[in-house]
Amino acid sequence: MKKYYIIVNPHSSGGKAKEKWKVIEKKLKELKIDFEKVFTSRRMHAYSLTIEAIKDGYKRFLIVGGDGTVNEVVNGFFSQEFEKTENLLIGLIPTGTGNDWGKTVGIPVDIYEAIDVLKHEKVYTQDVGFVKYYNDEKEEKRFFVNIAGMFFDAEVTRRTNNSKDKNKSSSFSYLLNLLSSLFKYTSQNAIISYENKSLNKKIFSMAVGICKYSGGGMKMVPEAIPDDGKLDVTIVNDLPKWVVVQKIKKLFDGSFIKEPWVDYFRTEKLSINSQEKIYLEVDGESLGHSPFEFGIIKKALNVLVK
Ligand SMILES: Nc1ncnc2c1ncn2[C@@H]1O[C@H](COP(=O)(O)OP(=O)(O)OP(=O)(O)O)[C@@H](O)[C@H]1O
Repeated sequence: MKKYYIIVNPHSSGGKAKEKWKVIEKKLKELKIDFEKVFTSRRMHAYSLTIEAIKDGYKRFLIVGGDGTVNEVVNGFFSQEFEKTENLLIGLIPTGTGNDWGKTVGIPVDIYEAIDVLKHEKVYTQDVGFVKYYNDEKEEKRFFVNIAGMFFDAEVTRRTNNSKDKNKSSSFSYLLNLLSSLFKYTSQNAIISYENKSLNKKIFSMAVGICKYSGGGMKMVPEAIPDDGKLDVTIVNDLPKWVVVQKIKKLFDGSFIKEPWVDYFRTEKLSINSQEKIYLEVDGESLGHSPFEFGIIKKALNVLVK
């Protein structure tokens, strides 16, 4: 068996990853890194490949792709019973569009620097979030390493993913879709319950984070600490749309959470109920709808970092 099991998503970054892989493969061979490689050919393929590889005895996974591929592999880790997750390891050579997860935990965006990480094998162990949600009438569960977004954020992500599927995307896609859908979107009512508290609010957007960044570099959950055992929650309450445009810079540096229309708190568990369906994205992947139940597994994922 080889040392690393590498999963390459050739579709990441609108298909640009295919060319990037050639460069990465050359460099890995130069460094005499021992690996087996497989390309994904469809959505959730990385998930089933991961489970099969763990069954075969692999413990070290390297992803060449974006946050969506990382999410599928992590869901493979936590959905199998062949190996304890504490013995598994994940690394990333980012070839995605947003590459938001690695910004918090310390994975270089530059592919050469990301390959250098393999030389030192420094490991950081972070928390893993999970959310129970619905797909039509069926309850489903998804683990996440970065951020889960709902309300306006899920709508912008859905539009961004549609343009990704047509290979029309860039790191600015989220921002462009945010601006173009802003005036069409209406805030929704929901009941948020956590730690014996209950908030009944009209919400514009919401994020539940293990890490800080989403949307291609926006600090949506600016105070998140990935190994503190807590979910950080940002709620943007209903507000005039022109305020969003006016404060857009504050989304990038995270200072928007100090505004009076934002609630920010930490919790281990959270549930969201609503009359209307509220949509969900997790690590940039568009999923189902409310009701939602969030939880966390403390210090559960070993990550190769710089
Ligand atoms: N061969 C393939 N063809 C089409 N889609 C694929 C293929 N392999 C994987 N996918 C899907 O591509 C989607 C996007 O992948 P990924 O998140 O890795 O890249 P990205 O969207 O460019 O990056 P980021 O999430 O960091 O912005 C995932 O939903 C994944 O399941």
